[in-house]
Amino acid sequence: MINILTVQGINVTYQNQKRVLSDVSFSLPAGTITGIIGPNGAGKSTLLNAMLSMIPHGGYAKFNGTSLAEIAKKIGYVQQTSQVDRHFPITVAETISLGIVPRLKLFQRLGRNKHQEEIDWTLAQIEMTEFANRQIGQLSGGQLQRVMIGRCMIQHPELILLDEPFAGIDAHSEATIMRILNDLKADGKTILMVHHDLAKVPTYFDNIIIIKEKLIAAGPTKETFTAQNMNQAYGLPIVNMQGGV
Ligand SMILES: Nc1ncnc2c1ncn2[C@@H]1O[C@H](COP(=O)(O)OP(=O)(O)OP(=O)(O)O)[C@@H](O)[C@H]1O
Repeated sequence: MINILTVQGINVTYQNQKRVLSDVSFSLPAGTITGIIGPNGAGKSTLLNAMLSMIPHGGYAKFNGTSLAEIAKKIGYVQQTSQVDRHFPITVAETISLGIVPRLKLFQRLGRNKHQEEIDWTLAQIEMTEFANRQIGQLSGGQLQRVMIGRCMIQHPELILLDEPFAGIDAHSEATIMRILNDLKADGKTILMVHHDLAKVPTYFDNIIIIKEKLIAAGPTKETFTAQNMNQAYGLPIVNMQGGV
């Protein structure tokens, strides 16, 4: 398979502090789901932020040969829901509709019917049809995460980056989101997400990136999710890797 995402030599040092990421490089094929794993403070969120050029960094991330910053409209980024301003007065349907904006040219609009059709379809996909007019401040964590996935889907991104989408959500929301991500993968989209639950690694991911300030290992899950690599990252003797930890 041809690699479509290339991350080369990413370094990050926050102001006046020691280096948080050192020389992280990997590449990934299109149409796959990849998990970024590593202990707390390993630099997983920092890696996504550096790839998106949201923080000062060395090195680069390119998708199909172009830096991510230059093709921002083709990239869906689902940040941690803890970063979402729940007090902002906006409904579920309005939030999803914001995802259409990057697809449009200046002052362009989708026809009213087309716009509504896409929102209705997305609401159905995330199983939130009956919540369309609810304020986002009145949703559970899992519902809010599904809305954020909906806003990302409707953008039609080629590359999707998610920061801990399953943090603090219920099993039903997690299963719904995983179904959507697998559909997007089947459609050729490339998906990269920060993930914590090691037990799910063998079933969820085609590839994993293991980091702890530097790259410990990257590659297909079967070859990379090994006791030795996990021990290096987490400092624990973790057994029964492929069957769940
Ligand atoms: N804005 C910032 N300024 C200074 N240091 C930061 C900043 N953001 C993160 N850090 C530090 O950088 C390191 C990596 O943080 P990061 O959030 O990327 O780790 P993580 O692997 O995503 O952690 P977790 O699993 O706990 O979410 C940590 O030591 C953290 O304290």
